[in-house]
Amino acid sequence: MTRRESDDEPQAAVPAAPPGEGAGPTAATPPRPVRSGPPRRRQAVAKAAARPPARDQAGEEVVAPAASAASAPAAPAAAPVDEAQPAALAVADLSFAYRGRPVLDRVAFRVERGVFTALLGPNGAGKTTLFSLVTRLFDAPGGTVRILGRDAGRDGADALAPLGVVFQSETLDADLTVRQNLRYFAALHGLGTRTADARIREELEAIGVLDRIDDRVRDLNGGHRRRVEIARALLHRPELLLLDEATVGLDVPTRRAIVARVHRLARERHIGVLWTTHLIDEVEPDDALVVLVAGRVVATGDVAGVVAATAAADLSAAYDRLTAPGPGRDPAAGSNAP
Ligand SMILES: Nc1ncnc2c1ncn2[C@@H]1O[C@H](COP(=O)(O)OP(=O)(O)OP(=O)(O)O)[C@@H](O)[C@H]1O
Repeated sequence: MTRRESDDEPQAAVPAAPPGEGAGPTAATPPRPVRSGPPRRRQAVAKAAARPPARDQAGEEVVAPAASAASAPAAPAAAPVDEAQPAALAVADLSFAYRGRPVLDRVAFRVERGVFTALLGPNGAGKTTLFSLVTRLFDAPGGTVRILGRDAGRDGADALAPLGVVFQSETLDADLTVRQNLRYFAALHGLGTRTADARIREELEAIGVLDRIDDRVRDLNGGHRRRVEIARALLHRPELLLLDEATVGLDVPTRRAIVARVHRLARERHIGVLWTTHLIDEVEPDDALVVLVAGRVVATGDVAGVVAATAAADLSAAYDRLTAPGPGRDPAAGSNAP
């Protein structure tokens, strides 16, 4: 389906991505991941995320056994998952290597619509690489990325059309004004001038930077530039929003405001959000989690479920357990292979 929202201009294709440097799937066997959540979400997550690996999993157990039912905290009320609908994002069996050095090993998870999913992982876990594969900056040599049911590898621009992206590094043109930057992006997505201008005002106002619309980007502070990037990512009304460490370098109040805004976006617009971070305090109790460590998904599910499954007191302790150094953490090493 061609997603044309223009009132008076032709749709432009989403810019083509340069090829990546994948070198094929990794050989190491991953530790058995934690998957948890209230039954409906667990089923939905497990269905796609637990696609069987190519061979038996005989890897080490990476977390303590799940807490008993009596001691486990009550699961938060999760948004019901409509299993008849495709996930906003479904990643399956995704592996990647840089010049022969594996950094992602059969990664699998889902992002549901209306749900803020935090992709948590320490430095070097592979979050940005995963992000680059999902956005097709790199070619995925193995595995699949489905956006609203469409295969990103096979369906190209059509699959990527419902995607809004905020990259870790800034991508605004500093010499242009906020309005010019956003108009340019709107044109790339085929939005007509009137529609574009109305949405630009709407999104800038919603995120609190409308008063800077005619300022050059180089005159904005880091927090305002991030807000403009988020506004820009929303102009074409994406159904899946990806943000890679979107709050890096921002002060705490600005960080909190942006995190709160993106949580509201997921709920109010019913879009899937994938938010990569290594900051636990950006996670809210109703969020879904994907924990990535050394290129492997070691836990998926809702916050309470992951905490319970690691027998930890809270998410911070659960994250410490899941990311604690241990054998087999480097997918290049293959040290936990059977
Ligand atoms: N272009 C590259 N060439 C070779 N190795 C790379 C390249 N980019 C990343 N890596 C390596 O791949 C691994 C994963 O890096 P990546 O940036 O994806 O992790 P990350 O979780 O996003 O880390 P951070 O939180 O520090 O941004 C790291 O070991 C990194 O050194």
